[in-house]
Amino acid sequence: MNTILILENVSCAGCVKKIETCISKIPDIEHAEVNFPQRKLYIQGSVNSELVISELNNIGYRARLSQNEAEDRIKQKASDSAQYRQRLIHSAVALSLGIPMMLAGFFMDEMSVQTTNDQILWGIIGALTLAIMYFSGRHFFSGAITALRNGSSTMDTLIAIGTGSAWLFSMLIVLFPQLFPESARHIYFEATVMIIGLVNLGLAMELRARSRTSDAVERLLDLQPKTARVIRNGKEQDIPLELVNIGDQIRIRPGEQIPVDARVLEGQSYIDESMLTGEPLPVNKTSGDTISGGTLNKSGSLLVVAERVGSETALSRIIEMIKQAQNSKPEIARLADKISSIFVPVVILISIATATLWYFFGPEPKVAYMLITATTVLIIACPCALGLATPMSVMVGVGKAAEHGILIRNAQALQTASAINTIVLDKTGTITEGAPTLTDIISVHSPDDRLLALAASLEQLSEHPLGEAVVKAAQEKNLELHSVEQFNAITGRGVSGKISTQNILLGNHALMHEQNINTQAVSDAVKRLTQTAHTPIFIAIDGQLEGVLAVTDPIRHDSASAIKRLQKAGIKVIMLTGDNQLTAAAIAKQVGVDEFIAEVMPADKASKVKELQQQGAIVAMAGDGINDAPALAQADVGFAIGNGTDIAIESADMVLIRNSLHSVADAIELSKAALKNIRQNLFGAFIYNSLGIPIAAGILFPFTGILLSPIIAGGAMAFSSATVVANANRLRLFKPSA
Ligand SMILES: Nc1ncnc2c1ncn2[C@@H]1O[C@H](COP(=O)(O)OP(=O)(O)OP(=O)(O)O)[C@@H](O)[C@H]1O
Ligand SMILES: [Cu+]
Ligand SMILES: [Mg+2]
Repeated sequence: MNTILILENVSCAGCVKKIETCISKIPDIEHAEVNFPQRKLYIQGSVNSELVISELNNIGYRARLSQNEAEDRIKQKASDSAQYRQRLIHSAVALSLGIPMMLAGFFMDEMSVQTTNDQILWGIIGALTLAIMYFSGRHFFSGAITALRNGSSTMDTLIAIGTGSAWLFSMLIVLFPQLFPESARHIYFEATVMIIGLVNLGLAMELRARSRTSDAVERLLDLQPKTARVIRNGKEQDIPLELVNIGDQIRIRPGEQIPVDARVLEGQSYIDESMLTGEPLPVNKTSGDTISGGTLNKSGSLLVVAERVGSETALSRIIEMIKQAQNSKPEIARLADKISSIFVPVVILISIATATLWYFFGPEPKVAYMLITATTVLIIACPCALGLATPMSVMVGVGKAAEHGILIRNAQALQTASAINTIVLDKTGTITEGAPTLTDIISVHSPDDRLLALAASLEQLSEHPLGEAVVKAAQEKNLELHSVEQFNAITGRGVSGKISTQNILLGNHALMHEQNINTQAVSDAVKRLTQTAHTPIFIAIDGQLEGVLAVTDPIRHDSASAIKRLQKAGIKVIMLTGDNQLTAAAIAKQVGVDEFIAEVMPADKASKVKELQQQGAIVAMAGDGINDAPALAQADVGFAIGNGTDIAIESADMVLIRNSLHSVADAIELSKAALKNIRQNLFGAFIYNSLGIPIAAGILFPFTGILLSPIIAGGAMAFSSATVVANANRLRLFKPSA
């Protein structure tokens, strides 16, 4: 069970850790995670949401339950744009007083209080500043007070202390100038309003940029039409999508979006599936084919029957998966969260230490220097950029991946995929198309057709793709199949069974060898076939070899080029297959893998992956997900090459909707780009704070006389968050290399 709460007043990344810790302590809650960019709290476990909300209230946050997705989105949008406008107005008002004051400071020689006239003038300006602090900066102060009541501190605390102390100090000078030496009577009202103005401007810019990042999910949500034309009681009528049931017959006209997952009953048309698969070419669909909700009917008119509706459709599940991934955090984010959570109290201590140092070692006027440095430290140390760095890139990266038909299950997969150095590829269905066909029948005694009929009789009970190829060939020849008794599937070997009185054995060379069946008679033919990438299926009746069927599975046309791309990225490519050595070698050579391992039993695929991991490799595994599940799960990153839009592949970390190995290369490239983006963001944010603090504290002053002004610190903080968001948005320009 997942519960989503919308957080109404988280202002700062420092809050994230605090909320998560507080909520995780509630019994029965398995996991709580805050998505800072989305301002949402995701909770797993059985949740009493009222309890959670009241706990949140206790630590100073307002929250409400998210109920209806569409409504939430509209509300969120409205509140975001209202907040954006408000922040802009706050900023404009503060800057319109702050900028003239700052300019005046440049051009007039001294903004200080020496005469009674000065006192009156600055008194008025001080009152005006207070009014602006109330109008534009009230939210910082109320946030700081709430935090204080809970014995904690946030970004608001830093801004409130910084701007508040600048104002108080200036007001003291205005009221009692005689308390201060003449040189120390400088006024800092302009710093107060400028900081409030700039921070508000930064928040506004961040809101703007943030609203652009959730595009991917919205784009997919918009693919769902609102209504469907259903045929009920012989009449066609448009009904709301939510009322469509499984089994309903639906008419789809040219140019329409498909409403639900369905099977075609009548008609023929080309369907554009690019929105789900990233595959640009429209696909031909006729009766019996399945189509997915959200795809676009290009040309013909179709009559279809609904097979999956509501949250069960491929589209809904894709959306759900993207959302979950966007809300998850990679390992790399944990450190940043931890740092931001202890940052604020540490910064306050640094600021006090700075003031103390200036008091003992600084030049006159000591009070003025103490105030500037302590305030600047408080403002510049705000960790807001740090907390945004990872979640922003994850959101954009996961969304971008979806556009290319790559569904990422969680953000950690993104991080791991960027670091893999070995990839294991399954052969059948991954490098090859997974649709084998029968090409040759080599018979020792009986007629070919009799052999094929016997083989197909057994294989129709098997689920193996090789078996399907045999059955299909028999059907094409309209052969009559026999009933089979004592059917037995021998994993990684073949099948056996009894037809009337004959014991039939069907399978690979290993199986024949184990049963002491001599295959000498066909060995030349088998050699020729395997060297040309055919898989031989031996058939024996009552312990005697009867012949061989040869099956071949075409290599996907783009497998070789995709493998080259992976190798170019420095990744070792290993093919893993249950097929025999010679066939595997022929295919390995054609596609150019670095290494191949043949005759691996299905159950051993996972331990092969483990072996590679023990040798120190970071291993990805790509498979079609049917019998590769344990290996996919064992790998550091499992790629399931989905079949069309079937994404019911639980063991994979990434599901590739497009049927191409290029998707694997795309996914790895994107992961690298995303991780690079995260690192840039983290580096930027860390550097900004860690260089900013000593400079603000005045470390350069003894040598160069340089001291940061608190106004610059305010501007830098505002723009650092905005830069992080803008940099994350750059990921939207990502294009795979081929
Ligand atoms: N139903 C079957 N009919 C005939 N041969 C079979 C059957 N099942 C398995 N075999 C034989 O056993 C071998 C190993 O099967 P397995 O399913 O492990 O691998 P595979 O599907 O051939 O290859 P991959 O590992 O790439 O999927 C097959 O290559 C085939 O020779
Ligand atoms: Cu901040
Ligand atoms: Mg297989």
